[in-house]
Amino acid sequence: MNVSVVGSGYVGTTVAACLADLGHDVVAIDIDQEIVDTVNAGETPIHEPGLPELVETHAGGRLRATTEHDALTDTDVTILAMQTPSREDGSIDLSVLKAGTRDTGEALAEKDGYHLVVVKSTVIPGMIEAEIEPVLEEASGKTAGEGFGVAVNPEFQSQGSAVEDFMQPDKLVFGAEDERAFGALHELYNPLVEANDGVPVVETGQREAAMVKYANNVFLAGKISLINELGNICKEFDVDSYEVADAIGLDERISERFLRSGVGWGGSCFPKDTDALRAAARSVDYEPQLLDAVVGVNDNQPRRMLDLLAQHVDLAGNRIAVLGLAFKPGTDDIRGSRATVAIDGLLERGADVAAYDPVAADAMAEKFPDVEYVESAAAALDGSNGALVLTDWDEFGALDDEFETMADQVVVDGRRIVDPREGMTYEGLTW
Ligand SMILES: NC(=O)C1=CN([C@@H]2O[C@H](COP(=O)(O)OP(=O)(O)OC[C@H]3O[C@@H](n4cnc5c(N)ncnc54)[C@H](O)[C@@H]3O)[C@@H](O)[C@H]2O)C=CC1
Ligand SMILES: O=C(O)[C@H]1O[C@H](OP(=O)(O)OP(=O)(O)OC[C@H]2O[C@@H](n3ccc(=O)[nH]c3=O)[C@H](O)[C@@H]2O)[C@H](O)[C@@H](O)[C@@H]1O
Repeated sequence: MNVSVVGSGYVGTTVAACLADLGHDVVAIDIDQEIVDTVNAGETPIHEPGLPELVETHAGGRLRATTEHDALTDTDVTILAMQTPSREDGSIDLSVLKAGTRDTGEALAEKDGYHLVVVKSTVIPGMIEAEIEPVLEEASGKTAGEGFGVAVNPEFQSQGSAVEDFMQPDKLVFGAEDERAFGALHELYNPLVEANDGVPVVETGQREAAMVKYANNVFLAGKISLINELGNICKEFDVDSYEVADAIGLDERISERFLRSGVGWGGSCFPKDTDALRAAARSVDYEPQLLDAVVGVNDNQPRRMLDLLAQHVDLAGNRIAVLGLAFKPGTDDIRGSRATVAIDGLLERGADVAAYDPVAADAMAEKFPDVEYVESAAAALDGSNGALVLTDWDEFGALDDEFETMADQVVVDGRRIVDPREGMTYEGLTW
């Protein structure tokens, strides 16, 4: 199939490269010239394991990039993968997606024959009919369901394992209102379904598909907040919450995944999607009490880390090592990272921060230019009066003698990654 992907960010680039690898001819369309040049040079605009190999293999062949939306007229399917960020009140800001949808619609005006527009961006149920389809109709001069189809196809890939998640999905969710749209989606995903024998394909309505995406994310965020609350209580009772989690995870109804307690969840989507669903609920006069608590527990975890550290070290005027800036290992993304909250709190309390991350320091330097960024965990620890561990990069688990160079060996671990040792004052956040 000939496929266009509008928006070549974290999701769009991965989807475009994977679909090219599955045998489709793909054009990635982005307004950012630098991204387009990078992809066409066979390189990746983002840090994502496995992606460089795919882009290098297919760029110039089955994968190309352009800033021209007209390129989509040569394709059968257009996937919209633009950002849907939060507004101040938590609701989603559709302006970028709508502008890109207009560009898409204008190009569609020139297209002969049926075309499927697939919304992969995360949007609240109802917004497709109310805000996206009308823009496509107006810009293209065509009618949805006739001149073109619209489908919702949420993406469940995680950063750091996006390629693997796309190529070996737990499920595919197709939301559409007519058979032609379902047919085109089946054709698009056929190579993936063939490669993943038995992968469930859920066919449902547009609204349900949109809600599945939010439900999936808030359920996982809620699971982590629940284990964090249990973990906080465990800590007070001198109970190792990881032993408790290992045991309850054996119950298949609970499952062992997403039971790692600590400093909490960040990222580009858990915070945005929980906020968006809370705002959507309030817009229809429903008070989302449990979702509010899920966010409340998460907001508190970095504060609890600072309080624990402050029990052992005077933060004002002392050097504190911050190990890990990315919101999770395997990515350079700092959106919603717990480290941003922790650094904010440390600076507020007058600490001198020495921060280290293997790939995310440049991004954090844009946010906190006055913090000292160092080249290794060892350099961050050297002379420090305390350390906070905020991302579970494997290399932090391998640290050993490096702790001996600290002025005061006080480590508060928010990810259960450091091995406590003799001479170290070690505090686990939830154990
Ligand atoms: N980041 C993730 O792992 C996941 C994100 N999502 C959802 O997917 C959507 C995209 O997220 P990300 O990839 O993280 O966003 P992103 O911000 O990394 O990428 C969006 C891209 O769209 C481009 N763009 C903006 N306007 C455009 C236009 N008019 N024409 C062409 N390109 C345009 C931007 O330049 C940018 O490169 C969001 O709705 C997000 O909630 C869903 C699953 C996973
Ligand atoms: O919509 C999205 O963008 C994506 O959001 C998450 O993926 P992602 O945010 O990339 O990463 P996760 O592995 O889910 O981790 C999110 C946060 O939860 C934290 N986490 C995760 C698991 C756990 O047990 N404990 C825990 O604190 C991580 O450290 C991280 O800060 C979902 O897992 C994806 O399915 C979804 O597609």
